[in-house]
Amino acid sequence: MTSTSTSATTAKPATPEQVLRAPKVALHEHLDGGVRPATVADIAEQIGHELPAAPDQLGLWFADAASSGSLPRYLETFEHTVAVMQRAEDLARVAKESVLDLAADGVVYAELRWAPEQHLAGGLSLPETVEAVQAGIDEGRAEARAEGTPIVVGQLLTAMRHAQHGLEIAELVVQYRDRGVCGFDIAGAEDGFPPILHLEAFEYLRRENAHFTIHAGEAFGLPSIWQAIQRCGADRLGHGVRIIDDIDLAAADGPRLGRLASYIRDKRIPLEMCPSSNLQTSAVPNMRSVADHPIGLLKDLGFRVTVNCDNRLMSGTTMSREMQLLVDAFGYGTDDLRWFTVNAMKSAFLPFDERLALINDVIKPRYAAL
Ligand SMILES: O=c1[nH]cnc2c1ncn2[C@H]1C[C@H](O)[C@@H](CO)O1
Ligand SMILES: [Zn+2]
Repeated sequence: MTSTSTSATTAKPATPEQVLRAPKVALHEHLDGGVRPATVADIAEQIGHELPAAPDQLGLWFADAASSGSLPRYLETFEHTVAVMQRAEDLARVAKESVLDLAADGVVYAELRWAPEQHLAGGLSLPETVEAVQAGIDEGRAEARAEGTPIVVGQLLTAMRHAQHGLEIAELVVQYRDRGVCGFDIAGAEDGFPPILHLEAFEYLRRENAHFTIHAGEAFGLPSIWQAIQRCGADRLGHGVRIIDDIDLAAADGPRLGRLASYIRDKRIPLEMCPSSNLQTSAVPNMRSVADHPIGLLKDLGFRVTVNCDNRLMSGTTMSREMQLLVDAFGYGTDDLRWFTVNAMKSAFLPFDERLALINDVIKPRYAAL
């Protein structure tokens, strides 16, 4: 058992300008959770999809409807973003705009996840959906580069945990791994749908030397995390916030880690933490603000913590805003933000040499110049 005591490693909290200018890495970003409200409204009008709010109220509606304190209710709001992402041109548009929005926010590397099986209602095949999203990513990257905000972006293909398409989507990941797809994920309601339901997909991916993350420890506790790591072999954990259930905070000599928490820390398993999203779904009991989020404790204990938005639309957030919330809650300085960012870059599903190049040639020099 080890305990560390610091919160922020530097005395001075980062300024809002530094936060905005800082290079960022977004590992946990849902493509269908980051659609611009104006784009939802525009496409909905074109296809005749009825929306629950007027265009100028839509952003507020999503943030409000997603803040019920329950993950299943949070997920219901995706009905409206998924509905406007059924044609190839709309998938491409949403992907392109996401890339541009992330790049404008200082994100230099992003993995965009989405579930191809939810985008077949317009008659597209699974490969066609992936190619449409890739076309949008390519366009967005080219435009961002021309604007002086270059960004590297990969697709993570998600299988919905309540459905039975895990293996098919895993095969799609392998089919497209040299054409923009960097990994696999499962998402959706966690309670009642344990990771093990998709074991066949995970075993296939491991045989194929492919990478995957699993949403676990968000709306269910330690058994979900244990399965994701020990039965399924996840490279990273989506959220993983409930790992605090395996840390005894009342121990006399400081926080005491249980076996699973120790394993995750010792193996440097990345935690894709999403503070605002976790507040909205009440992922942790008695959490009233970001200051109550376990991210501060987990950072102090040396877990490989990363900072993410999850869903920019549903949380009305950006990477800069999530970073700023942490600065306000924990007094983090630029060294702390750099630590999160380097952690994320180390954990990316990108070849090692490319990760290293982004850390040494982009992230570190740009932090040094803040
Ligand atoms: O935080 C989440 N937990 C579980 N599932 C999620 C979360 N955010 C989005 N999703 C679901 C809804 C989307 O339609 C799907 C694919 O991005 O993933
Ligand atoms: Zn998520």
